Amino acid sequence: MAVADVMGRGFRLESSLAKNPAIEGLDPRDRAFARAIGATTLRRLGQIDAVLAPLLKTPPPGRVQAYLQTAVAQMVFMDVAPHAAVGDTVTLVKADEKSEPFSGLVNAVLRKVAETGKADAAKIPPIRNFPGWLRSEWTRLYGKAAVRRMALLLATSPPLDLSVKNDPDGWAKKLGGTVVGGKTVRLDVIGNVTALEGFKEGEWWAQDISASLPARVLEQACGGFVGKRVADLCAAPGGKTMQLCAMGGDVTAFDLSEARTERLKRNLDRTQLDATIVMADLTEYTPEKTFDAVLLDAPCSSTGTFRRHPDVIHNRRERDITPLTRLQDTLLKHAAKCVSPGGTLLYSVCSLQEREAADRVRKFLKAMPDFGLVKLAPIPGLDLPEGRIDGGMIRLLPSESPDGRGMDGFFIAVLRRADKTDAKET
Ligand SMILES: C[S@@+](CC[C@H](N)C(=O)[O-])C[C@H]1O[C@@H](n2cnc3c(N)ncnc32)[C@H](O)[C@@H]1O
Repeated sequence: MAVADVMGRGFRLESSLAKNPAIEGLDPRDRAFARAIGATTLRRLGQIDAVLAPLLKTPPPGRVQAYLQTAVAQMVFMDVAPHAAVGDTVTLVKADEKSEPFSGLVNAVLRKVAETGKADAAKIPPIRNFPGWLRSEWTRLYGKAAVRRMALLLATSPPLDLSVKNDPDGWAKKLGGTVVGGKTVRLDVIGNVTALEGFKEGEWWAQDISASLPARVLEQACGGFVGKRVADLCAAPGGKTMQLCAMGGDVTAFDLSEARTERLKRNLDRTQLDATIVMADLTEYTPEKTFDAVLLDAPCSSTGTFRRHPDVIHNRRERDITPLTRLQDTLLKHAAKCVSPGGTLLYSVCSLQEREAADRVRKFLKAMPDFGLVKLAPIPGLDLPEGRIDGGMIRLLPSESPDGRGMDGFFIAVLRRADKTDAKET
């Protein structure tokens, strides 16, 4: 029960599907259908629960609730014939020892949903699919209209974005996509991404347009990377490392996780790009030599990635944010030690929570007087609404992508360390 694992145990949808032997044993078409049911359930959870609530006197155990939720997702949002969804779900519940006593309830509730579920769900605004704490925090920060637009993006599967080593226009043509934001190739891909032309040859890697911007912004702020020492802190699985290498930097990539560092190595091998890899805990370790440019893509709540990972909004809790901000502060402090005098430090997070974003940078600047924000120029090919680039900080909202089809929520700040001459002058 992958959805129950996401809701009850904080698992990622992909990993709980991958660990589920019943799903692994399916043929590729059925496996894709199971994945679609899980994702649709998480994309529509607020509406689904609102349909179920009046039909349940007391909330059933989590597993039973998950059976009900996935059945409603199929009937209401995936156009599965009600008799098939009800029949299959009741069979699954009866075969599950822990849930079997609830099979009569499940049958009765789903028969009612079959009658009125679609009409009931249509009355519930999609904004309710965001958990309440995110809805209110984002409304306060970005306004209701933006959150409504984000809710529409949550409801649909996102396009696939690729970063290419060279020639975005040529690859867009070859793969049947479009170029967005000047450099990213955007595709409507359903199915096996690794089978696409250019994957094996390492000509491109999957990377949301927003996730590709920190490396682009840092390159612009540094006037290029050629001949420069560049550190990618918190680098794995290496989307940004590959960009920094392709841009010509002498790159060292750091990460704590062995498994993720292995993925980073495989990605660099496939794309035939070269970086020095260091596995280290950056809350403790400081490299001996400093760098001209340092990119810290810090661990965060990832709430900005809800289009691609609808599980994040359900398995993150408001109480998770404060411990993350402590880790971000510590990593920023250590990152600062890696920056050469006159060098540049970029901080980014794929979070929509301001506490993980501008608040961290303001706190850092108070404690580190030799760093200041770099005034940022517009990003070529990306027309952001006014105010989104604010001095040295950029806020990217999912609802403000160049083609209206969404992008990850991201935050970027660029800071420069004073060099020795600056210190003498002041
Ligand atoms: C947001 S992800 C990085 C994504 C990566 N920059 C990319 O573009 O592919 C954060 C990374 O930070 C790493 N990490 C978390 N805590 C760390 C620490 N204390 N020291 C080093 N790396 C850490 C995680 O293993 C994870 O790979």
